[in-house]
Amino acid sequence: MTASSRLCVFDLDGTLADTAPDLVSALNHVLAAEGLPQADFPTARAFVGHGARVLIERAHRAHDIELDDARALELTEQFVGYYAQNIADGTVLFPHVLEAMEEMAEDGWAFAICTNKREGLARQLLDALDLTERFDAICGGDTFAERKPNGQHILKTIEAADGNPSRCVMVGDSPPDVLAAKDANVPVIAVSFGYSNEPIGSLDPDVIIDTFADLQEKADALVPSR
Ligand SMILES: O=C(O)COP(=O)(O)O
Ligand SMILES: [Mg+2]
Repeated sequence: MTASSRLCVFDLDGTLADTAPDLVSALNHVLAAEGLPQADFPTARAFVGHGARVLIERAHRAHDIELDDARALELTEQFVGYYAQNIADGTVLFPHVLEAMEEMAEDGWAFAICTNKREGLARQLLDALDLTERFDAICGGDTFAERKPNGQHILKTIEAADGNPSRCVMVGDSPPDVLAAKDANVPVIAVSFGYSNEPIGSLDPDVIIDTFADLQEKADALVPSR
């Protein structure tokens, strides 16, 4: 990054990458081992956004099962173990991600990842998608003491990327992304095609996009080049 660069901070699951097929497979692996029914895909997809443990807890709550701390940790490790082995089996980038990033990079945008996924898993996935080199920082839910919806997760990601918080935009799909961006006082673009468990417009993001083909225009309007 240079001093005049703009930084676009992306959420990962449900924003850059359609990871739900592999996340829900890993969840179903855990549920099957417990003798519980397989999760319904659209329902389970909406459990994504707060990290693996919350995904496991929400899937159990759907069966009226409240996990104690030790069991939640144990099942989360089972989930992560399976997911890490199958992390890019059914996962693809959302349409136009690469073109959008290439065009924005030509206009001086740099990129970072701020995800509630564990950093190690995020790096593993980005490696599998051959994207790692494009990001100046990759920060997960366990990288700092704070995670989304806390704005510090975004501000510390910006710092790790050597960015200037007044020259940044956040792009996300779910309430933690919009809430963290507002907390960090960073403008936020919400994608309409992600995994939010509530209509993303109800959180009042600055802009909603239906396709990454519209990202650069909206990002440029929020953070003009100079
Ligand atoms: O894995 C999750 O639950 C969250 O991941 P995200 O922050 O990239 O949406
Ligand atoms: Mg997400």
